[in-house]
Amino acid sequence: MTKQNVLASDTKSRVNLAITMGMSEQSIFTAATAGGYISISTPKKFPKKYLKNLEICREGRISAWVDSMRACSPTRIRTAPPLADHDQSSWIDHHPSALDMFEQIIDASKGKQIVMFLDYDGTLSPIVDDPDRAFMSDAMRKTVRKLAACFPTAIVSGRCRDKVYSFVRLAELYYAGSHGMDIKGPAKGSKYKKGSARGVQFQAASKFLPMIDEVYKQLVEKTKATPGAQVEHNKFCVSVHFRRVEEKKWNELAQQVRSVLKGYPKLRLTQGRKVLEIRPTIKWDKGKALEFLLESLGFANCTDVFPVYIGDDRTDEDAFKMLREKGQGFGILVSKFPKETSASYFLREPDEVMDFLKRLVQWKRPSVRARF
Ligand SMILES: O=P(O)(O)OC[C@H]1O[C@H](O[C@H]2O[C@H](CO)[C@@H](O)[C@H](O)[C@H]2O)[C@H](O)[C@@H](O)[C@@H]1O
Repeated sequence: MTKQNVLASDTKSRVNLAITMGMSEQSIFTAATAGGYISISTPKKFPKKYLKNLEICREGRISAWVDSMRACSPTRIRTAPPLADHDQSSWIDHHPSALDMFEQIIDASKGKQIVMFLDYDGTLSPIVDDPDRAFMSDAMRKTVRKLAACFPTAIVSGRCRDKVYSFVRLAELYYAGSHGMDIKGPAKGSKYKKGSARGVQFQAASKFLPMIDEVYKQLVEKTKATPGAQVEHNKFCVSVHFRRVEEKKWNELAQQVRSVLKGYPKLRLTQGRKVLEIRPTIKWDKGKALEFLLESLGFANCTDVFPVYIGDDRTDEDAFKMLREKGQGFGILVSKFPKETSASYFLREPDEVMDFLKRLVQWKRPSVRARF
């Protein structure tokens, strides 16, 4: 074994490294808390190419794909040994609960325009087995409606924009679907929008549409032999779900996905919660979408804006990182477990997200309190 130091600010490298090695998310956390640099043991033969980014290496061994799929699996996290108390408290010291820190958060935002960015699955709706039934509760919808009356609010999702809209059903919001590659603002414009009155609309990967259609069809065909596999067309990207696939079949599924991807060097593979995500290689992600939306709202180069991004997924890390780089606002990770993250705070689950959003509304409009 050799020791390898990885710069702590390079989240993607660290997570990818750990995942490719099949480390649990808890081990990632433990490794990441060792000061400005992390120091982890890596096998001598560990290929350097895996250090590059968060993606699953398309040419990598199938066993590395499966390790990566396991590492992001909640089952694995549940069976991992509990964190030592000092590790847990050290993580919470660095990422306190956004509910516990509410007053401090409000103080930091004073005099600035709060802009809200919300991921959908796992943030506004609980994770469920069937992606077509990930409904948002009426209470959450009511809360988000009130939130949007107080602050500009956007939903940023890996799902196709129409699908996420069909779950949220609030016309007054901004929506960024397909991991931010498909952005649209409210039909009637927004009372918050400074500058141009034109509606916001942007598609970063239009030319990939025919390719994505093709790949979707091939993936449906290839994976139909694997019970439980589900392919979801997210317009500019495709999700291959393995939540309902038996673990002993993950290898087979990985082979099927790889055989399709082989013919498409312009597509890359990332992963979320029990899902493989196929998307264009363009430099666009949820972080870029956040930046685009801030600009569209007239907040480019503004010092008086305070963006808050809430998300649970690895793809949300791009947005957390963007906020850190901009030195504006902050990210909130939704997770029950300590995880390596660029977010500043955490909330455990969608119910806590709803409590946090309600408190924001009540702070902005004290008269709303009685009506929640
Ligand atoms: O960016 P998000 O809004 O969080 O979307 C990411 C993916 O979310 C959905 O999949 C996840 O939620 C499903 C429903 O709870 C769950 O069954 C699945 O295992 C999760 O990965 C969505 O179906 C994907 O297309 C999104 O990419």
